[in-house]
Amino acid sequence: MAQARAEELRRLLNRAAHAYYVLDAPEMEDPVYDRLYRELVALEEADPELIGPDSPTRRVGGAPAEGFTSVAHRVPLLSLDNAFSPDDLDVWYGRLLKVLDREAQEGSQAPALPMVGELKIDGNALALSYEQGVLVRAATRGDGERGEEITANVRTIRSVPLRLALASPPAWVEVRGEAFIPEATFTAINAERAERGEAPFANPRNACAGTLRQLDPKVVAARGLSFFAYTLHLPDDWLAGPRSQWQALDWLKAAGFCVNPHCALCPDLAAVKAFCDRWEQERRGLPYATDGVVVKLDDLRLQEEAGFTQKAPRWAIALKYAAEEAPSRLLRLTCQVGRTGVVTPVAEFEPVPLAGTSVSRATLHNADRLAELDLCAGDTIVVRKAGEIIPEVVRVLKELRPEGAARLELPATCPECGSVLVREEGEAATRCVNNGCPAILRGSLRHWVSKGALDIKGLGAKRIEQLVENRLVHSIADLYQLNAALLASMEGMGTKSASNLVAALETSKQQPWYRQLYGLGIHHVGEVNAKALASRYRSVTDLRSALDETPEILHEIPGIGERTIQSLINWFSTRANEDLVKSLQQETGNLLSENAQFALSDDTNQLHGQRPTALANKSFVLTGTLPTLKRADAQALIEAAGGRVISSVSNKTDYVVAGEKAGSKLTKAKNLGIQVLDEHELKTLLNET
Ligand SMILES: NC(=O)c1ccc[n+]([C@@H]2O[C@H](COP(=O)([O-])OP(=O)(O)OC[C@H]3O[C@@H](n4cnc5c(N)ncnc54)[C@H](O)[C@@H]3O)[C@@H](O)[C@H]2O)c1
Ligand SMILES: [Zn+2]
Repeated sequence: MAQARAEELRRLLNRAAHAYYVLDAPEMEDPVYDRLYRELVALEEADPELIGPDSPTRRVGGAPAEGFTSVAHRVPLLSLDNAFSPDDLDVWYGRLLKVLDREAQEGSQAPALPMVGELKIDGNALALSYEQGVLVRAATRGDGERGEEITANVRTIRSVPLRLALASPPAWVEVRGEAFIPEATFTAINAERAERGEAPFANPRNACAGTLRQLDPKVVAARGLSFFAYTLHLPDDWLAGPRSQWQALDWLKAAGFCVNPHCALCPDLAAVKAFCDRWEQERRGLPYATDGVVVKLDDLRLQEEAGFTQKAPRWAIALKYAAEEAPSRLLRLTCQVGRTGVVTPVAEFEPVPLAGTSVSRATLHNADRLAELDLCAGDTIVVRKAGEIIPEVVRVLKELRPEGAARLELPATCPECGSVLVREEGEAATRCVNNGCPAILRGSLRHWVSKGALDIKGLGAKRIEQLVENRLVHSIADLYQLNAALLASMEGMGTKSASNLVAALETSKQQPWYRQLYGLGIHHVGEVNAKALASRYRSVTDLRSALDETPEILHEIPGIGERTIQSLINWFSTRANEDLVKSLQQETGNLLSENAQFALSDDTNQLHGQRPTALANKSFVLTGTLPTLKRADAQALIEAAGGRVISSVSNKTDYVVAGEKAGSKLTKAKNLGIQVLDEHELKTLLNET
């Protein structure tokens, strides 16, 4: 089992390394490579018999590409060991102290060794050879021992000095550093390539590698490469040489190199960690890509003492930033039914750390995406979680697919209620259209009690599930029929929490009506739209009559467009929703309308203080041009007296104020027998109150 897996991993990693180092066309994301690599390292550590001569853990980089002369490096260019967390740094540091024989003595702390923190620029390592102060050769890292000679290309990089700025340079100097392409240049290069119909580079590092291997130096010159120097090698007998990495960086600067300005000399490991933390954030503001921080022991004598492992120095480590992508093994495919009935396939897999958390489930979006991924049972998948984004499955590593694995598809029936799932033409979503589906019910209950809606404490997902399962609740309205005795009989619910919950439900009725509207979970009616609608219509009844009579009037409300209006109409014309509204209104008293405190929003309450009540609940419609009052002024006066101005006439309208050129609204008012006022009559009415 372990042997087969190790072989599989070796094959996969070697192929990926070839694509990455030699072809400049990576097959997988770096974090994916890193994780598979670590899996192989773990297998090899557990059983050294598994280490094959072709294992990527024994090798640096890739073979020199054809088309260039291969040259031997005077000093080999190694790789770096990776750390992926502060804990890994501790382990590395502890090991280093041990190798240097400086472990903590009993009763005293471990000694602090100064270290240099450098940004890990995501480019390509270059080896520059100077003789008598003149650049004579530049080469890629290659396999660490031999690289490709690319001197002509490197000469075009402005930040690589062709002659060192030193009066009397050593006989030879070897400088290592990173060639890279700034992000902006990278974007421009890809835009150009797209215009010419060429495939874009995957990332700046690849663009840089591809450029360095151009056969025509003129093309390289046009690509705008830069170079940061970070390592210096001098002849052993050169006495004026630096004694620390920090001094080496100064030496490089004095010799005319560009050294990354964000290096820091850290007195101890705590300072190193602070440096890493800081750049994990600030790197996003840099004009070039970085993929971590390189930590190096400062003292060169100690570096020598610590030495090297197979392929990397013991005195340095690269801390890679939290991966946003990683591979994992698929355990099963499940389906989630949302409150709108949409069925989302979900991949459940072996937990992996991603962007700082452990992730074991990721969305597969919909049936199309599932088909596109071509997912089979037991597949190794690549999962992504970037920042706040919900984890998703980005790819399947088909090379690792078990033989004869079965293809995975969405089920034909709802996993919750068993009814046949429906996918309408032109729609990406597959839905359960059974209104009684417990999943839909649970979803709408969860939404109703959520923070932005009725904000009912004590009704978490588990409790809701319990209520639905025990058939105590069949709709949102049923929540308000629950009594403490019944609740207290439920598993895990005491008398105290039962009465608290009943009290919380009771107070929730006082929530502003826009929250209730939002809580209904109507498509396109989020918090903002709910607020806008609720500030125009005082209750669900007002809103409904506007929708029935003059839906186009809703366009006047900021943010409300055709989509929202259509969705509202659809929602209200569904039988089950109609029933829900009815029971919420009847059985619970004042739900779904503005309540006594005019609690539209906290701000308006503060603004108006106690509203006058004389014209409270009286609704006015303004139409036509009044002789002296502007429309806004008339509205202000009405509102100051406690009334409110709505835009459409219905049999609920109390007064219509009509001026010159009044149109259909006046006709409608007359037909409905609503009292019509002119400006004078309006003023009289306002003065009376
Ligand atoms: N995507 C793939 O398929 C694939 C394949 C192979 C390798 N890789 C990537 O390459 C990594 C391993 O490659 P590696 O051996 O080049 O090691 P590395 O990239 O982990 O570290 C060594 C390299 O870091 C660079 N570097 C940047 N700043 C530096 C600084 N201040 N000091 C020293 N070095 C600095 C140098 O180019 C150096 O060669 C893997 O972790 C993986 O992410 C990816
Ligand atoms: Zn269902």
